[in-house]
Amino acid sequence: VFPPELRFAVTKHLNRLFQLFSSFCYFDITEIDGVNTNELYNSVHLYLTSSSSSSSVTSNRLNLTRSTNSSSTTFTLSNNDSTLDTFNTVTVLWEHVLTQRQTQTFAWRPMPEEKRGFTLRVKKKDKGFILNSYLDHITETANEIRRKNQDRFLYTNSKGGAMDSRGLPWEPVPFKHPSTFQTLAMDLVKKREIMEDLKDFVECESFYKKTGRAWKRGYLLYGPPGTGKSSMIAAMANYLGYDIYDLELTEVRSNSELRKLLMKTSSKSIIVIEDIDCSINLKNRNNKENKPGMMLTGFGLGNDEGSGDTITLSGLLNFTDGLWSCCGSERIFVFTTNHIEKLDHALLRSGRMDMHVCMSYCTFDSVKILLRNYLGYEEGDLSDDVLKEFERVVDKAEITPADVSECLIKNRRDKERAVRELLVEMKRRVEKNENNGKLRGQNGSFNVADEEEEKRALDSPYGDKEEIEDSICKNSEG
Ligand SMILES: Nc1ncnc2c1ncn2[C@@H]1O[C@H](COP(=O)(O)OP(=O)(O)OP(=O)(O)O)[C@@H](O)[C@H]1O
Repeated sequence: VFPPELRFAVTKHLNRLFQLFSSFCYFDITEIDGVNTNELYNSVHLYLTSSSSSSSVTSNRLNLTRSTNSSSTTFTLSNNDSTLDTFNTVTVLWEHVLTQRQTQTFAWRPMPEEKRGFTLRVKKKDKGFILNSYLDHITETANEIRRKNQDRFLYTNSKGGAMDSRGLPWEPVPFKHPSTFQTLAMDLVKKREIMEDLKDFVECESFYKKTGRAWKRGYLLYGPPGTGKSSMIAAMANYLGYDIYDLELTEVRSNSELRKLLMKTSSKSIIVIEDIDCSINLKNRNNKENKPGMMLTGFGLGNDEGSGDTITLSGLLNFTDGLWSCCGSERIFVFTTNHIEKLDHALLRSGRMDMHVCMSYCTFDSVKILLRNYLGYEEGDLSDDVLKEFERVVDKAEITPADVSECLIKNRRDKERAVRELLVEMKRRVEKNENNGKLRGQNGSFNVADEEEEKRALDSPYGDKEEIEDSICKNSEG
């Protein structure tokens, strides 16, 4: 029975009275600001859907959505529901407000219109802090989520540094590698260490600024072929949501070309040089064959750094560590090698390669991960006896995750058979490794080349038993 004008006046005054005594203040962030979309509304929306804030949700009702081809579920606040969020010990309340109103349009009848917005409730004493830092934090987090949801690319440098139509020396392809840290088979402690290191790196921009260091990090992945070095790079990129630049050094003719390539990479990316020991000769800078600025390249022997048609070790070091490495930021360099002993110390010193990660043969942890990946076996699905058997033989078998994967893929339709065959294969390798050890014990003098050849033969899951044993005998006779 109250006329609307009176109702409006009463609520207005009551509100004022309430605000006078309240210790809170409120901010409305509407979806549409006049005729423009309010970017802050979208950012808040994304921020509140991020999984990091899901744990603090207090409301009983949420809207859950998952889009086609997506593996992640997002939640949004239901209409007129609220949630608490804490930032630097300050707790705020977000309410998703949806109002219906009648608007006059040119249509023959007024159309109902939904007006959406968020209301932020903050303690008056925290108002300054929230306006200064919290809203920036929300925008940054939302940008991060947008970036992670975007398609990512794997770039490779074009032959001879040729530019594409966009004037870039990198050729992009969509990056779809499914490897993640969850599927990566390796020692669990080591894996956690790497994940924490990466997380620490992306979250510590201020630390790098404060200490005057370029915001970049170097990882050297080394180990035998098939132990997951490439899979690790893909997992890193998927974990951080970074693009990958796969630098093919043999296609680069000079240090200046290398520099140009670096300048054309974007921030938040992983720059990879695979098999660094094979790409160019990076042995000791001081030995006679490789005087400073004098390096063998894929194209011949270069004689000095500025000569134009060589890349040198110092060129590469400048690439990762010099002034040029700081154009752009938040970059990760990853070098991989199967032969760490072939690398120059200059490349290994800390600051360049901050973390040396040994990707080794399968451990018990790795086998369990691979059994889960390929056969869906969770902890407890396999009998204790089988697990004990794996634990007993896995280290001595010296089998790579790639070989285990191969064995499991082959028999994945018959899980029990897959497990059986994997155990047989491991035992076969243990036996061979032990025989090999005995022979070496008797004879005591394999040269390195013979040893490598013999190891390759032993590592092959399809190797001919007699042929291998023959070769071992010949070696020992020799
Ligand atoms: N640690 C691992 N975890 C899960 N899968 C692995 C792992 N290592 C190898 N694989 C499997 O073996 C295949 C080859 O591995 P990957 O290319 O990552 O090895 P690599 O060490 O980079 O080998 P290379 O030195 O020859 O380049 C992968 O496609 C993957 O399926």
